[in-house]
Amino acid sequence: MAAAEQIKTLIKSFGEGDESRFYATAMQIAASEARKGHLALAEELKKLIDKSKSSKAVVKRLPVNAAQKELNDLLELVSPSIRLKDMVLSKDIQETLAKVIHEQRHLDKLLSHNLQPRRKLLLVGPPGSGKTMTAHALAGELGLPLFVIRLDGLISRYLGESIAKLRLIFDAMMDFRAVYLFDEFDSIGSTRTQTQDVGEIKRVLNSFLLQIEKDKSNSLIVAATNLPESLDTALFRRFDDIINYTNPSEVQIKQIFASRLEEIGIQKNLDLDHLSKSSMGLSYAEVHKICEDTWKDYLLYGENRVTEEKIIQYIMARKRTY
Ligand SMILES: Nc1ncnc2c1ncn2[C@@H]1O[C@H](COP(=O)(O)OP(=O)(O)OP(=O)(O)O)[C@@H](O)[C@H]1O
Repeated sequence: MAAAEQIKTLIKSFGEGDESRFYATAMQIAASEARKGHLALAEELKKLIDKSKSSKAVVKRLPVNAAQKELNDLLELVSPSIRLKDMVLSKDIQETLAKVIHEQRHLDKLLSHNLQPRRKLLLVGPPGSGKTMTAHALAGELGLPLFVIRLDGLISRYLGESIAKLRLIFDAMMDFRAVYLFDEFDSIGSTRTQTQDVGEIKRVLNSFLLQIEKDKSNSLIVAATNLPESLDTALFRRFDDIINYTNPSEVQIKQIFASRLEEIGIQKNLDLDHLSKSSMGLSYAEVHKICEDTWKDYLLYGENRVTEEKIIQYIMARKRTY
């Protein structure tokens, strides 16, 4: 049996997220069991430690130090399964994203010629137009994890400390290549903020400008905003590409209806032109919700319930919520 002191150290290091101390203590326990002649138990412990280390390495290869726990509070880790083909995008956006992906896939070649691949993107557009989904798809295409940073949360939770927290995030970008999505970017980028924390927000913005300029990592930095008109103009030139998203066109809405209804398994002949025309002005997210409502009807009440009138009702209900 391991000494009580060792068990205490194990529990403490686990609680503090100090992995290296946790594993070192576990190895000491295995060694002392071996010295007592409990060779099978020692071997079993060593195997468990190796297995745990390697599975952690695959899931999360963040730097193992005291800052890791702090980082975990700031960054939400997502393992994206979305690809660009899952998105309905204009030709321009498709081409821009394809270029980013191509340059990222040839990172070494570009860097060896002192050329910086595109990796700092500002995504601008109304709610539900695919900004977040794009960050997921980029990560999915490049086989990278995605970290989501909610800047409004960062400022309100860490008032007075947000600059230090932001620096921690930029340090993580150096140590750990991933896609870092700064969601609700306008919460720091805005020149016309109404909150009382104006001073703090201005300092965070200046710190962001400095950090993004200095950043020499191989990570992708994606910032998303609904409010481009309120962004500080100094921000725009810090990005390699500014991508403008809009609500879907009639043709794009039709594409979503066609692919979603086919996926769901609805065979009926519905007038997709009529449905798409009626949905003009809705966002991608809202069109998806209409497809979901239709899917629920299909699952719960059968195909007879899936009618054009019903779908138009859903469309009108979404339009009334403006
Ligand atoms: N271009 C697109 N192609 C297909 N589906 C889309 C597209 N854009 C959005 N969607 C659908 O809408 C949902 C919401 O989109 P997303 O979260 O990317 O919007 P957003 O622009 O980030 O919105 P917000 O500004 O509110 O964060 C997605 O999960 C997806 O189902």
